[in-house]
Amino acid sequence: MTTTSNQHKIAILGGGNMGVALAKGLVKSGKYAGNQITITRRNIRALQDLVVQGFTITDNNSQAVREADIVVIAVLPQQLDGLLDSIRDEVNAASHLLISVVSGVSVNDITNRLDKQVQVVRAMPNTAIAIQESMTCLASNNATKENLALVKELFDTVGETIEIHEELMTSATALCACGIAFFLRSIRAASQGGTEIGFHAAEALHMAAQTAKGAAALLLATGNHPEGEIDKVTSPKGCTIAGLNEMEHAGFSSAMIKGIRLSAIKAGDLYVKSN
Ligand SMILES: NC(=O)C1=CN([C@@H]2O[C@H](COP(=O)(O)OP(=O)(O)OC[C@H]3O[C@@H](n4cnc5c(N)ncnc54)[C@H](OP(=O)(O)O)[C@@H]3O)[C@@H](O)[C@H]2O)C=CC1
Ligand SMILES: O=C(O)[C@@H]1CCC=N1
Repeated sequence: MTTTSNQHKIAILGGGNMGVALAKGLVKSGKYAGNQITITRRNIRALQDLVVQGFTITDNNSQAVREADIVVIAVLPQQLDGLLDSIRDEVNAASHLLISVVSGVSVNDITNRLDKQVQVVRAMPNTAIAIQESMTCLASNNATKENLALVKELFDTVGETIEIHEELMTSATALCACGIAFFLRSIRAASQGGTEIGFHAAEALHMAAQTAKGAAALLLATGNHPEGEIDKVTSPKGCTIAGLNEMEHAGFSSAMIKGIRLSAIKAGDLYVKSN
């Protein structure tokens, strides 16, 4: 495939949280139209709202694969083998490009299950894909440079992309895909603190979220190290260092590090091959 990605027909197999967020993000980017994208799931009633946005919805994976050239696999790891078994006859190694967002499943796992040397690119986005702010990690051991570039172009429309070695995909899952939940929980915790010191819940949440956005934007815009930016906030004998040290005594950094390590281990164990 050498043409640009927005000329392709895309089938997203598994219209759950990630599949739908991807579909919406692609259309929101303005580079894809709803009518280029088919979304499947077994309970298609849950996708009914998407029809008005121009998406095709169906529970027929085989037909969706037949009519697409880019096939995104977005089911849970424990649902993968059943799905692959059901589309095996439709997958054409010469004409299809597979993109898998399934955590803990390697390119080889997919080609072995399909028993076809189809090109597979693994993509690990996060849910900010719905607003074009994903950090998406990409890896493949069998896709051509052109097809990797095609997938990069597709995910570049919905955030930032980085190409990594496939063995780091489980780490990327923990840091970026699970990571968004870790940062969301810290914002929630900050807002709870904010309410305890005088703000209504909604305003505390808004203030905490904008503060977190500012912190991330500072690092991305300047390239500065977080500790350098923290040093600018912590006045001697001041209230910031008092709060920060209290958090560290309670294990703040350690909790984040341990959580990310456990997530990465778990991400590597999510897929158990079925017979
Ligand atoms: N959520 C996230 O933030 C991220 C998730 N991922 C990965 O993306 C994948 C999907 O996760 P997520 O969206 O959260 O999970 P969901 O459970 O929300 O979505 C999975 C979807 O797959 C559908 N499905 C299951 N079996 C089939 C089938 N045979 N044919 C068609 N559709 C099917 C389910 O619907 P139904 O039961 O109606 O068929 C469901 O809607 C996972 O592998 C996860 O590891 C990766 C990065 C981030
Ligand atoms: O929690 C999970 O297993 C999935 C993978 C990454 C984000 N959600």
